[in-house]
Amino acid sequence: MNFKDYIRVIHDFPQPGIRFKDITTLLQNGEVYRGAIDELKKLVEAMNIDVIAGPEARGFVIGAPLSYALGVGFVPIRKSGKLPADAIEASYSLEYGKDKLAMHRDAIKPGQRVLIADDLLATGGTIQTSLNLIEQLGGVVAGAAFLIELNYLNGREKLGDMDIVSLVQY
Ligand SMILES: O=P(O)(O)OC[C@H]1O[C@H](OP(=O)(O)OP(=O)(O)O)[C@H](O)[C@@H]1O
Ligand SMILES: Nc1ncnc2[nH]cnc12
Repeated sequence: MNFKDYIRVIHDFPQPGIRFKDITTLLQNGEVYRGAIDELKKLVEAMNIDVIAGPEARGFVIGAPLSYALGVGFVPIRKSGKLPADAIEASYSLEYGKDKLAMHRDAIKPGQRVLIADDLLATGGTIQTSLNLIEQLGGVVAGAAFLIELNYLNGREKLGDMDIVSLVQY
């Protein structure tokens, strides 16, 4: 399946100069969406993970079905101010702005092997911050899985020797 054919590129959104990779056109096709999750499942199966963590909002769309397919739990990494119980937070910057991410303090048990799942790796800021939060909670990041990787932003380099898989590269 050529997943790239189902991703729409929108120029100058949300800011001039950004080529936005819109996955809504892939998600609306049930066969292709399922195909992408099945493919990611194959790529991460050997990582021996206990739980998947996905950053809001598009990380939920990839992380939750992947959790279901693997039969492991799902932990939401949310934007600041959304989680109801005791949480930790960290600030970060991304290709087109700045934000704050948060996780419940009891979301990860010490020693658990965590896979971070998201739709897209750009500068790596979101994943680096997710890693930081997961490690503060005592988790071990086993790897990261994406639909899309933007090679021209070198996010992979920022993430050191993390085991990273992606289905489509630009
Ligand atoms: O590698 P980075 O430079 O950090 O960029 C990648 C992140 O940017 C997008 O999320 P965004 O923060 O736009 O939020 P959304 O999922 O709510 O649209 C995307 O879904 C990734 O999470
Ligand atoms: N170019 C891009 N397209 C879609 N999502 C993004 N998140 C960060 N950069 C992005």
